[in-house]
Amino acid sequence: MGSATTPARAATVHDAPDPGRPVIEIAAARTHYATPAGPLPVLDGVDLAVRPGEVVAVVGPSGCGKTTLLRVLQGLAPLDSGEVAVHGAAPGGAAETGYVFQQPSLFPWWNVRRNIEFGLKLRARGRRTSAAERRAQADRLLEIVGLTGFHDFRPAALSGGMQQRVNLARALAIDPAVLLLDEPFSAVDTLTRERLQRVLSRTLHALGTAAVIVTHDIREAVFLGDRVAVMSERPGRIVATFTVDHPRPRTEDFQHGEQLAAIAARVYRHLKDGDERAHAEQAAPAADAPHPEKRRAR
Ligand SMILES: Nc1ncnc2c1ncn2[C@@H]1O[C@H](COP(=O)(O)OP(=O)(O)OP(=O)(O)O)[C@@H](O)[C@H]1O
Repeated sequence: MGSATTPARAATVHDAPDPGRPVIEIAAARTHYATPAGPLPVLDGVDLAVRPGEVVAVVGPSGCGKTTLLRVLQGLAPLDSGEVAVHGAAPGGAAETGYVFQQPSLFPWWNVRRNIEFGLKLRARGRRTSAAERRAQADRLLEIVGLTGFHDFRPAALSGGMQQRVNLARALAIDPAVLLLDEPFSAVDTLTRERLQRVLSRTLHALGTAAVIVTHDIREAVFLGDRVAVMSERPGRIVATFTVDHPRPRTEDFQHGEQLAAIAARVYRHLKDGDERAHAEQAAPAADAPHPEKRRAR
């Protein structure tokens, strides 16, 4: 069964690398966007540590800062305060992060194998690798994502779900320290989505890759995550973490079973309570405003 815990504070970041240390460490992270109306606080004290090979799913209300959290991990959103490290270094540096977004972003003029080989070239970072070696690695990744035999196809000749699998294989080809996924399966139908969830679970397990996946789908979060982190309304922080105590790779039985449903119900309840609290606060009159009854009486 899953258990809820208050989030553990990440250890001090940027100290000497050690093999057992988390691949992602975020401590007390705060950030904002500059808008015409002034600074918009988006993250307010986010703490998160992700261990090697661990998958953390992040859920939270729309606009709470989930995508911004992934941007922080890519080094695209600077922090106002707090610390972030990927593989012990500042994000955006040598420690690679792979990304999978909602829409596949494949090169349309290249076939599937060349798209994946592009990731392999990035991984080589200028080192020479033979064409035969790259081809063998690309074909292995295609096998892992269940697309053996489709290497010669152009993206346009594949379904949306197949394109997303190629996208996943390409992101994994760079052998990232951590894979970041932002609503990766929201553009496909339910059955394809469930199939892709199983492919992703198998693939991450086979390669031992750590991942942070942002999703609006609570069942998807529970299916994929070793932990599900729940964010508050903006400015967001992680207010609860649910452990999903079920071995990976996960199967269709778990996807439709009682254990997943029970954990998902608890995550849902937590989100719903937060939503009700936030809306009650918005609806409450300001402390110095006259009480509506008194206003009427005047
Ligand atoms: N470049 C930007 N400039 C100004 N404000 C931004 C920018 N990007 C995002 N925001 C705002 O920051 C807040 C958090 O956005 P973010 O995309 O991180 O939320 P989210 O939790 O991923 O949302 P959703 O679940 O709806 O995708 C939102 O209020 C959004 O309007």
